[in-house]
This record gives sequence, C-alpha cells and structure tokens, in this order.
Amino acid sequence: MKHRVLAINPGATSTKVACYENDELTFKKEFTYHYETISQYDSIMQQYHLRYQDIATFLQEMDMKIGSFDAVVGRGGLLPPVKAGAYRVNEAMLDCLEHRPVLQHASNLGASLAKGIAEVFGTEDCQAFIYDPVTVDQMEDVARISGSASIERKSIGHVLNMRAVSMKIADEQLGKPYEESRLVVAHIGGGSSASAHRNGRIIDLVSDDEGLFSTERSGGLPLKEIIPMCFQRTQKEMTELTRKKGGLVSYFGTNDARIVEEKAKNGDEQAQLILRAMAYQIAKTIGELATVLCGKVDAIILTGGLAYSEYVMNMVKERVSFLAPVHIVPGEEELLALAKGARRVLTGQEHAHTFIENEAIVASK
Ligand SMILES: Nc1ncnc2c1ncn2[C@@H]1O[C@H](COP(=O)(O)OP(=O)(O)O)[C@@H](O)[C@H]1O
Ligand SMILES: CCCC(=O)OP(=O)(O)O
Repeated sequence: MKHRVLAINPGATSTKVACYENDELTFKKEFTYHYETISQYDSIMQQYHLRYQDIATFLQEMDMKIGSFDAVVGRGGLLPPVKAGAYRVNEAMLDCLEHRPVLQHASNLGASLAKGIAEVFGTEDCQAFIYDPVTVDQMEDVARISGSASIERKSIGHVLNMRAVSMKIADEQLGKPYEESRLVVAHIGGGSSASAHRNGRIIDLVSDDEGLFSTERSGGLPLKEIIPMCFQRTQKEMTELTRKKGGLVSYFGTNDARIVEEKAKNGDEQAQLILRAMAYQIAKTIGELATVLCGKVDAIILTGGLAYSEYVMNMVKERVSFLAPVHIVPGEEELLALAKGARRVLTGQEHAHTFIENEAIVASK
C-alpha cells in the first residue's frame, strides 16, 4: 500500500517541506525568512500563521487537497526529555511547546504545523507526528552530573540527523545494525552538537552551549568572564550573544562559513586562525566523547552544513582519525528521516509514543 507523508522542518530562518510516497521524494520546497521579519515576533509560536500560510498556499499550488496525506510529521521541539522515535501530536504537547518550552527554538513549531496541515490536507484518519525531537534523552546517569548540584546536564541537540546518519553509516559502511554500533557523531552547522552512540542509544551528548562553537553559537564559554557580563546585559542580550551572535558571526559578522573559508583561502590570517580553532574544538569534543565509549569506537561521523567544507573537515580528520575511521555525511537528511519515521509507524514497524508532560523525564530512562 502506498503512503504519502508530508515532512515539515521549521528552522531559525527557513521552513523546509517535502512530500514522500513510500520514502520516494515527490516534491520539496524551502521558504526563507529574513532575520528582520522573524525577529519582529516576541515568541516562536507567534510565527505560526506566517509559516502555516506559506505551506498551505504552496500545497494548494501543488494541487494538494483534503485527503492528500496519510501522515504529516514535523521536527520536534524543546519538550522536556523524551524517548527516541515518533510521538503523536496531542494537546499536552502543544500546550507545553506554547507555554513551557525548554527554550525558544523554531522546531517548537513542528508539532503545531504538522497538526494544522494534517487537519486541512490529510485523509480522514491522517495522523500528525513529531519524530526524534531535539530533546530525546537517553543519557546515562553519570553523564547528567554537571558538577553543580543546582544544574543537571540535559540532552539537547541535532538528534534527528545524528540518529539518521548513524543508521545509514552502520548499515552501509560498517555492515552491522545501528543497535550494535559504537559511534561518535558531530553535527556541525548553524548550531553544533555531538554525541556518543552505544548499541543504538545516545549515551552522552555535548550540546550547543557546552563544547564546540559553530557558525552562530558560542559553544562553552569561561564562566569567570560570563558571570560579570550577566550583570551588565539583559537576558535577551546574553542569549543573543551566545546563540545568534556567537561563533563565526561574532568574529566576522556572517553565519556563512563559505565566506569565511574564502577569506582564509585568500590569505586572511584571522579567518585561518578561527577556522583552525573551529576544527580544533570539533576534534576536542570528539575526543571527549571517544572516552565515553572507552576508546572503542567503530566510526566517527561528521555531518551538517559545515561537513561540506573540505578545508575544515581535513583539519578535523588530521586530529581524530587515530581514534577510528572518519565518515563525512555533508548536509542533513532531516526531511527524509522524518518521513521514514512516520512511515514506520504507518506500516506498524514502530509504535508512536504518547506525550504526557509530567511523565516525560521518567519515560526517557
Ligand atoms: N559547501 C560548503 N562549504 C562550507 N560551508 C558550507 C557549505 N555549504 C554550507 N555550508 C555552511 O553550513 C552552515 C549551515 O549548516 P546547516 O547544517 O545547514 O545549518 P542549520 O543548523 O541552520 O541547519 C552555514 O554556515 C553554511 O555556510
Ligand atoms: C537546540 C538544539 C538544536 C539546534 O541547535 O538546532 P539548529 O541548529 O537547527 O538551530
């Protein structure tokens, strides 16, 4: 039986949508938004109508109507810690994402957009899902300890892409199931995170504010410098400094690594130094996560937009290839990963979880 699934990936300044029939792409579209347009909104949720309308208009243009989709799946947002895999969109989830998200992030719109589109363009029993949201938490207890009794480390990162590329490399390159593999994966893009996978579980994850810097995010910063700055600036300013205006943006005023790479290749010493530092930090984080696997690592995987940069990747490889073979999977296949996940539920290969807010932390263990 043929299943038609629409996947929706809301990013900071874009919404990507793609339609798949039994995992085959039939059409794809990216809507981009200027930072100035997006930053007028006080919260991510206020962008719902703008983003919904763009998708709905496009689907009408593609001649989609009621009954067109068997499932609609969105990139899941910053819920409390959850399990890997599919969650059905329910009221508890929508309420939590609107009123109590762990953080403001575009992926918080994935659930409501999936539901809104499913209601108008879905079959009678069309289901709305999120899949492998950014807060999938499979960390071991020892990894949760931060060093302060007041703060627990949390698993927040590019789980959807990291799990999808892990399954791909295990299957295609290692010749064994993901569930039997030991991998270190770094997603390097607008934001970066990295993770240690043992036997199909992400047992530790270095988030975008803990280790490696990226194009927009600062990564971990020295607390001795950060604490006094918090008393001189507002929370919004500090969040911007570390999330939107960190990393390459802080050094060069652009989040486009290609521009910085071009400068470096043309002899700009500052660009050469910062890209060398970026590779150095990616490698350090990978080394840290290799110790989580006691050095027994089947493969290191580098993925995300920056993985297209041979300039940066070669510098990372030089430092980490003594640990394990390095596989580079440039870009991300998040839309396909979303659609495949939803289809596994439709075909009964996978069971969709039910989100219950107060059970979320317990459920993840
Ligand atoms: N061919 C390339 N060479 C170097 N950098 C690239 C290339 N393609 C994309 N990038 C960089 O990847 C980054 C975006 O990564 P991506 O994973 O798409 O980000 P996001 O986290 O926003 O999804 C940008 O800085 C972009 O400049
Ligand atoms: C909040 C963790 C996930 C993340 O950073 O995603 P983007 O890089 O897409 O902003």
